[in-house]
Amino acid sequence: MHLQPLISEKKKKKIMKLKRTRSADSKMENLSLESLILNLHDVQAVKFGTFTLKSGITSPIYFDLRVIVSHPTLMNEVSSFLYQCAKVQGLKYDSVCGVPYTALPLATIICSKHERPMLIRRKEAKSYGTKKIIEGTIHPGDTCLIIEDVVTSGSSVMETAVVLQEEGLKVTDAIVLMDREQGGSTMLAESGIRLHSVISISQLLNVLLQAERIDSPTAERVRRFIQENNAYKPSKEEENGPPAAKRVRMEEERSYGDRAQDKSTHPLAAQLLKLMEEKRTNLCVSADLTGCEELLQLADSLGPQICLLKTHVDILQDFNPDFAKSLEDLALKHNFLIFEDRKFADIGNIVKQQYEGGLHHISSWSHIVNAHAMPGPGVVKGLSEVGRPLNRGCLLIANMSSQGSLATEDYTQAVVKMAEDHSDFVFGFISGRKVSDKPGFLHMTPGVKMQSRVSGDHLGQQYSDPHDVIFNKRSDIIIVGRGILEASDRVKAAAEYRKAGWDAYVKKLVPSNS
Ligand SMILES: O=c1ccn([C@@H]2O[C@H](COP(=O)(O)O)[C@@H](O)[C@H]2O)c(=O)[nH]1
Repeated sequence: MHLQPLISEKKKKKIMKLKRTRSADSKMENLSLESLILNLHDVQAVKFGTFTLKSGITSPIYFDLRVIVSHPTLMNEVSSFLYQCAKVQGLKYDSVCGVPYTALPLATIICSKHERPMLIRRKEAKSYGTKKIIEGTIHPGDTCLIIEDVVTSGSSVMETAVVLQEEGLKVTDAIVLMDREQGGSTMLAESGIRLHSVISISQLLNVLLQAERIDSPTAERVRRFIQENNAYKPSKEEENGPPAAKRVRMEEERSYGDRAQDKSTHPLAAQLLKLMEEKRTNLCVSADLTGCEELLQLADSLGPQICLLKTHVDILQDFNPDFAKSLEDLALKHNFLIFEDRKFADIGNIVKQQYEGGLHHISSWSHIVNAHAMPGPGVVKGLSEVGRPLNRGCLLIANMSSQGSLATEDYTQAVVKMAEDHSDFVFGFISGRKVSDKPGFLHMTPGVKMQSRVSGDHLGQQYSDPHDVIFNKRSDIIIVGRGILEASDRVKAAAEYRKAGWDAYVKKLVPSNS
């Protein structure tokens, strides 16, 4: 008699596969951190000697986690440790994104094994098709967990976090295999990102020392190097006082006043940088009001606190030439510049007429205007023909603060190139973050509100707080509208924004004695 097998062959195979996966997982769970460290050392993912780093610094230790792609068992081990680390921390996340490139396969293994949605961050946006910078399905508001192989200053994690945040995702935690303990976790914590590491450099040295893979002088050399090359340098007070309360970034940031002196800086940018330094303010108020009288009152009361007053002249119900004259007088009285946020976006021949003529004669009273780069260089050339003889200046819109903005990374880079090609008239950008390293270019960021109050409006505006914009995103000027306009005491609110923006700027500066 032929008996029907109790379990079909297909099912048997499935069970066997499951068993294999489980045993692989439990093997991983049993693998100690010591063994993982030794395995990494075996494949030369960590090396000791004399190495010149990208920064030019000579280091006694070098990590090359890229080699582990050639060792599948180790890849699985590392991925398992990263996943367990998130689990132990009790992290809740909706998707996982590996920092390109080394952490990409690690994130892939984690997501595939644990059936988690993954997002891929491209280093360069595609130049064709969707031109996306993030691949995968993005659900704005979701939390994305970042995976990284090695963290030094934290800047690579931060770059990925910024790109994800720009897509509307929340980034609260990052898991890293190896923390070099050179200030990365402090830097990320300041941006609200907790860094969790599987291995710390101290653990690594202890294990390798005990296993006699390195000797004591080598371990000591590495320890000293790490201590002396922290991306966050304690100030004199902190060295003597409470440790690591507030630390200053070593990355050089030039003062506004210093940048104003550069010969290559556009004269209007120099004037603005100079008055910012003198008035100790990087606050631009967005005077989005509909009546001339109220706007003039606002300009007079906030004048001492601002470097720029931004208008939308086409929302004024009673615009008249006298208003423009009065605004100019107030700009002189309080030493601020006027920026008409007209966002020109037509062919050169039309923007020229919009700028010079029409009802508003913008070029006659506004020091600064802005334009979309989308029409191509003609838009800048047209505006420049009107603005340059009047010593006016222009900003290009590199990206926008609104949710779902179509500005891709490629677009932003093309805007930067256009600005560089027309730097006799264009002196900066409207942008959520610093997009050009040229010190003469100014970055101005709208969509600013104290974070604790609100994160956006119902029409897609997205907000960041002054510290994030100036310190983390390295912008120069905060543009604040409703954060001030809707406050019960506008002068007091402006003072708060001014202080927050200025404090974040001061924090970016390297003290001259360090
Ligand atoms: O990407 C952009 C470009 C310009 N704006 C302008 O800034 C203010 C923001 O007002 P809030 O009240 O602070 O939201 C407004 O005049 C916009 O036209 C921007 O928000 N985003």
